[in-house]
Amino acid sequence: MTKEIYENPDLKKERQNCPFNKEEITNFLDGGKEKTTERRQLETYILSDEQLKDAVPMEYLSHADKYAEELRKSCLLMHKLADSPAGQVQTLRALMGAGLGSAILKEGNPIALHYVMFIPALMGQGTVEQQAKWLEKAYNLNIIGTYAQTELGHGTFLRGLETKATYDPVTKEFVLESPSLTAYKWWPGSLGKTANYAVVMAQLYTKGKCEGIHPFMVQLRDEETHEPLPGILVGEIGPKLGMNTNDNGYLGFDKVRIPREQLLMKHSQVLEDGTYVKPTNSKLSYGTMVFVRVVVCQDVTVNLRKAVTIATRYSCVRRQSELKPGDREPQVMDYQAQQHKLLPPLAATFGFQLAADHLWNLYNTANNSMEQGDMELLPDLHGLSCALKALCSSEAANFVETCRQSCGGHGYMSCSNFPRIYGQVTAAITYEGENTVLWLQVARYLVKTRKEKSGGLSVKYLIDEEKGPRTVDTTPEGIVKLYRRVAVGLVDIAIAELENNSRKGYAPHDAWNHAAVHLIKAAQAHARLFVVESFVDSLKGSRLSAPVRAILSQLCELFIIYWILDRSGDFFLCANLKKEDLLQLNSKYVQLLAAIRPQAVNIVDSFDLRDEILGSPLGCWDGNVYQRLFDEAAKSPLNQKNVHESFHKYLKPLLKSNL
Ligand SMILES: CCCCCCCC/C=C\CCCCCCC/C=C/C(=O)SCCNC(=O)CCNC(=O)[C@H](O)C(C)(C)COP(=O)(O)OP(=O)(O)OC[C@H]1O[C@@H](n2cnc3c(N)ncnc32)[C@H](O)[C@@H]1OP(=O)(O)O
Ligand SMILES: Cc1cc2nc3c(=O)[nH]c(=O)nc-3n(C[C@H](O)[C@H](O)[C@H](O)COP(=O)(O)OP(=O)(O)OC[C@H]3O[C@@H](n4cnc5c(N)ncnc54)[C@H](O)[C@@H]3O)c2cc1C
Repeated sequence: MTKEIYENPDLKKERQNCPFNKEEITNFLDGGKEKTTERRQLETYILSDEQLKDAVPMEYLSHADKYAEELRKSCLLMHKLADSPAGQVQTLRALMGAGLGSAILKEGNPIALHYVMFIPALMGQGTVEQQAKWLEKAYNLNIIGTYAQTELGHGTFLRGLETKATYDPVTKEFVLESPSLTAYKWWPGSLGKTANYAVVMAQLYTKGKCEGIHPFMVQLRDEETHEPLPGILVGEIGPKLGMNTNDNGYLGFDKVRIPREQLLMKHSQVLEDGTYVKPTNSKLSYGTMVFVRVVVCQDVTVNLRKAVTIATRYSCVRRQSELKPGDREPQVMDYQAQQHKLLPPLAATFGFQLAADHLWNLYNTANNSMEQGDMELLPDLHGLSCALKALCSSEAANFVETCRQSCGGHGYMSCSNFPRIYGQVTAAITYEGENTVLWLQVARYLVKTRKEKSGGLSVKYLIDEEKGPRTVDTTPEGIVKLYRRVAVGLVDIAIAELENNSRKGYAPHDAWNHAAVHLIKAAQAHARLFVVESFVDSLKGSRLSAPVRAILSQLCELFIIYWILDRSGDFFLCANLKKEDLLQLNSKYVQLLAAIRPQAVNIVDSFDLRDEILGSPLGCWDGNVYQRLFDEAAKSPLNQKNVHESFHKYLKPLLKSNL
């Protein structure tokens, strides 16, 4: 006898008569049918393992127990990975990021940094010989590493890092020192308790001269006992807003000697006599950060997909208030206000992914040419990776919070999974380059391009400005032109501000600081243009069935109009937008909300996120929200007895005290 599967009647209705093939969207997002099959196989393989399930929700464990539990699962996962059904890189991505991995390692993977930064640093910064020495050990997990750059006193300003690595030509060693408290490394993930090696960024001194920051391979702990090696002062920094089992740590050096060969020497070298050999580009040692900025764009997008799926399903199950007097309470999704909260982030998940895919392609192309010694694409890669990392993380964090609010009180429960998702996405605003700082890097590139009439592909529009009539065309292609005009216009306003500041007598750095508001706005407009252009162009260039193309085109239109309405001032200022145009866009926007609304559940279903990955009673496929919330409450330790012992200790005496 087959067991009948419960499905909330409202969700069942939402799923009836879907006009498009959900599987086609799933394949489109996965990058092909085979990729979907591989992903599903991997998910089934991992999620069917009982040992990877939690006995109690993580929230109820102590800080130390959470770490131990996540480490247990992380190590088990690595054992399973050895004979996993999918390809290595795809598997690692799934396990380290916001997808499958988050279903198992809810508070953060203690060995994530090993794969996300340590191995990439070895690959990007190590010579062939150095890779031969350490990469295999790293891949086999004989050693576990992290990336130790940020210090207590400096994260952003890399030239201000204090950790010193002084070359001693007599012993052919570097001596690592932390000259002050603020020189302690502070923040690296996995550093607190897990890693026994690190790529450490330190100021390189040789022949009495500082040559700037360089990467060094340093052993931190004994490979057998895991005790810190002499001169290594290491520990964990304590609880954070989220990602609490990533064991972010601190690290100090008291005259630690390492062989010369442990300077990662792919780009610059120190010869035995202490002679320094410069890299072809001084920023090549920043390459590991560029890689992570690129992958973070994809990761925050997966997190946003999770949040939107939870909020959308819940909003179709939840009934509240009265729409028509006397009628049954409507699904909250039927309120236009709710659609305005949820459909833009839903659409954004597609825009961000398509833009992140473009960036990933640029990363690979640029990396290949840099391997051949050609640095031409580096400025564009740096500009675009900063722009997209900053835009995707900040927008996703705002959208995740909107999704949480859209679920009312239940969205505030830990078990809704919104706090964790938010904790992860908002961290990406800060790590790998604080967003404001990255916006200013982007602005620097835009201003330079505009003034010098030279720059890479992503900023070509600042050089070859479009001529022709400046009418407002509200087709998607016409809207892209509006975004372009805004980006050019805001760059020009920022340049005018810089020139104005110079005329006032400001020195260049002061002129820059006093133009920061305009510079940041220009950088954001540039990033938005890139996402909008990627969204429109990718749909044009892809082979999709008519029904899938129709729904994705509606989402695209909704999204690109949403951003205009959100920042209409910029469009009035720079794109010749008139009141009538705005009103027309407004009515188009609300029409699109109504047109997309009936397919909202089908679209989030096509993300194909398993319940374990969503991790929320509000977002489960079956929509059995209330029963699941009750089941979660039953897990609270406070519900294990009717009367808690603290009643007798504290409350009863108070009740009896006649205050
Ligand atoms: C193999 C398996 C793969 C598995 C994948 C798994 C996928 C899972 C995905 C996600 C999981 C999430 C896990 C989370 C992990 C979080 C880990 C976090 C780590 C960190 O945070 S590490 C520390 C990061 N720190 C920073 O980012 C510091 C920020 N600061 C800087 O980058 C720089 O100091 C600066 C850019 C702010 C400025 O530098 P500087 O003062 O030296 O330079 P300027 O004078 O301003 O500019 C000079 C010149 O250089 C150019 N420049 C600057 N940076 C770069 C660069 N990176 N590349 C190229 N060029 C650069 C700049 O444009 C200037 O050029 P011009 O002179 O104008 O020509
Ligand atoms: C969850 C998490 C994980 C991390 N993992 C790692 C890791 O694995 N390895 C590692 O090395 N580091 C790691 N970090 C550190 C991270 O990279 C830094 O925190 C980040 O680069 C920001 O630097 P900061 O903390 O020094 O901020 P600060 O630079 O001190 O920023 C403080 C404020 O000053 C502003 N500001 C700073 N400079 C400028 C400027 N030039 N112009 C205008 N405004 C400015 C910023 O915008 C911000 O508002 C992690 C951080 C977090 C939160």
